[in-house]
Amino acid sequence: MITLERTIAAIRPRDPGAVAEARAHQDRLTKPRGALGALEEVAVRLAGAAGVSPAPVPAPPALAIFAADHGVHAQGVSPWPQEVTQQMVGNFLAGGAVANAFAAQVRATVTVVDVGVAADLTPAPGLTIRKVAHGTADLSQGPAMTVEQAVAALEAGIEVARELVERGARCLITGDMGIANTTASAALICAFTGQEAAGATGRGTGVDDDTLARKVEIVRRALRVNGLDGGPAVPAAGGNGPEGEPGTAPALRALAAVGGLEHAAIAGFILGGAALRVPVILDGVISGSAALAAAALAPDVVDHCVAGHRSAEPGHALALAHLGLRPLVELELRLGEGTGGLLAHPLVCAAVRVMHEVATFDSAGVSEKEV
Ligand SMILES: O=C(O)c1ccc[n+]([C@@H]2O[C@H](COP(=O)([O-])O)[C@@H](O)[C@H]2O)c1
Ligand SMILES: Cc1cc2nc[nH]c2cc1C
Repeated sequence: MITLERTIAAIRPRDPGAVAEARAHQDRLTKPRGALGALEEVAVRLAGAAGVSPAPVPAPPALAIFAADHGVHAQGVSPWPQEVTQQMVGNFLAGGAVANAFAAQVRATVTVVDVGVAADLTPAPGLTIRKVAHGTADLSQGPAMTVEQAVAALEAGIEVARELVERGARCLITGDMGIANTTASAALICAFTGQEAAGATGRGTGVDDDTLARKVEIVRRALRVNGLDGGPAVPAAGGNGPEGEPGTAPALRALAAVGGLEHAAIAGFILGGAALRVPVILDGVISGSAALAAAALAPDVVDHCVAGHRSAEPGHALALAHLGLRPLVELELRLGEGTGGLLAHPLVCAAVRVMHEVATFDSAGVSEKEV
């Protein structure tokens, strides 16, 4: 818990001076004002997060794929067998997954983290074993995790972020692998935004209409059973609650009740990057739902995040809207693994590189617009 508390305490909001300087600099560059659209906001956002304008170019990037299993799989919410989680970990380590191809394209390192795979994995290069449990309990019957397990997974994510930054990473990209984790993601999105299950639950890896209807019912039951159907879980206001409980307690309870171990670890990874002022590119719906938990623990963490893409899973749009994040890429991806985050990395770098390399009207002797 000390690691989590210290990490939350270290997270700073965006620096308004750096934001103002970045905006003013954008407007002096040799292009019509606003011509780089959403990329201008990315450059400004990263300057605010770094506390300096221009922000450092966010490279080299490091992808962490957090893998875990889910007790709710027993409810038939995924068409895939649970062992695919473990088998895909093997595929990542062998370099054979889509995430490996996309990582090679952007020269990102790939670290796979076992925070909760049901099977015991053999140590291998590229695999970090931080197993908190052999999967979660079934969230539709009661809490998926204890708060202690959620904190252990959060702290595993924080430590992975620190290790990757110590090894030279200047941009962190979130990734996940966990059969049935879109059910937990939908439940987290409902818990943290107050949205209804039907709007937040999607087809995941491709369930049919009957299974989708059952999945919505499972998400509803999870929220009811865990006492999370009464509006959004209150974000931490800082300080202690009425009975002396820490301000983070409701968020931790919600995360533990309906999250997965990879969601908790990704939330920690995001917090860890933000505490070190290293930007974090978020992937799909699993990362988006984990970011909601991170933001409920430390609201300023959002200033350090970029939404890499918007996945086809309907809850993802709800999560991003709640976080106030605009996705850079929309390609109807629904794979996870960090693939959407990896695709966005060159866009984020390009947005920042403009600030370092493009001439100003003054320096290039280009005339400005006539009034
Ligand atoms: O990233 C996304 O938005 C996304 C959307 C749908 C599915 N996935 C991936 O598919 C797996 C979970 O799907 P499911 O149907 O088993 O819940 C898990 O390994 C995720 O990485 C990921
Ligand atoms: C094959 C497969 C690959 C994945 N990658 C992320 N989630 C996945 C789910 C499946 C089923």
